[in-house]
Amino acid sequence: MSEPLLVGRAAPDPVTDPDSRARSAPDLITLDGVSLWFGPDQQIRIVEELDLRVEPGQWHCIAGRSGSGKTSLLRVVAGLAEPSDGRVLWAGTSISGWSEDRRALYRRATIGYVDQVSAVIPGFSTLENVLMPAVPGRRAHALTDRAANLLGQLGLGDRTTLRAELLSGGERQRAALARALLLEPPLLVLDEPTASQDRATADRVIDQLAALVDAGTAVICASHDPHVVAAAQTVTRLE
Ligand SMILES: Nc1ncnc2c1ncn2[C@@H]1O[C@H](COP(=O)(O)OP(=O)(O)OP(=O)(O)O)[C@@H](O)[C@H]1O
Repeated sequence: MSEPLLVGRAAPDPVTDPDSRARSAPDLITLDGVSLWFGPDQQIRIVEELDLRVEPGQWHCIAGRSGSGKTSLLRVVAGLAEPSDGRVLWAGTSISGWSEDRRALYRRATIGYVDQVSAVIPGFSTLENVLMPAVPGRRAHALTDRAANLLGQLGLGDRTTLRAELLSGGERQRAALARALLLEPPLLVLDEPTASQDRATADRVIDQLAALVDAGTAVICASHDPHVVAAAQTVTRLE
């Protein structure tokens, strides 16, 4: 796990070509006065008028107690949920009004998302699970070496042929990270990336993420882990 993971790329231009790799926008993600409220009378108010900008080579951590809204905010960042108020911009363009298909296309080209569940597809090997973003028909064969390298760098080199449902929770989380990295996304959105790891493994994951950030990848993560919070350059603390 000592070698840096393969580097990310610049964000695509969402207007002209959702699948392009143009380095056209300074900020990968902008939150503009984002609020998140839940409940029938919006009485659960978890984020109020948050402004945030994340650019290539920046690691931003969302910290806060359990239930403070970290996961909900990451889902908004990734375009998987709508803010109650405010705007989310991807590469400078507001995504409100985008169709699910358009969001999915852009997300696929731009965002490596790892949620807290880190689900794997049972019946497929760990390597096949990591290759899933390359399916259907897209470079799965050509990306096999990269997938295997990523697994090796994340300490799973001896688990490539194991059925993924047999992985431990921490191994599954690292396999999900490898899967998110397969297509070299310019932005990683990671929900508690070290939560299921022992301290030494967590610190190695942090080192790998720091190397990616040094190479230009942006990271937005939610975390309770003080080592992750310390590694990030900027932090939002939810109350
Ligand atoms: N759709 C929803 N409707 C009502 N309440 C919700 C909804 N989604 C989330 N919540 C509530 O919003 C709060 C924030 O949840 P969230 O999962 O974002 O917190 P978190 O900071 O990620 O927590 P943890 O660290 O435990 O994972 C919680 O109290 C949760 O129950």
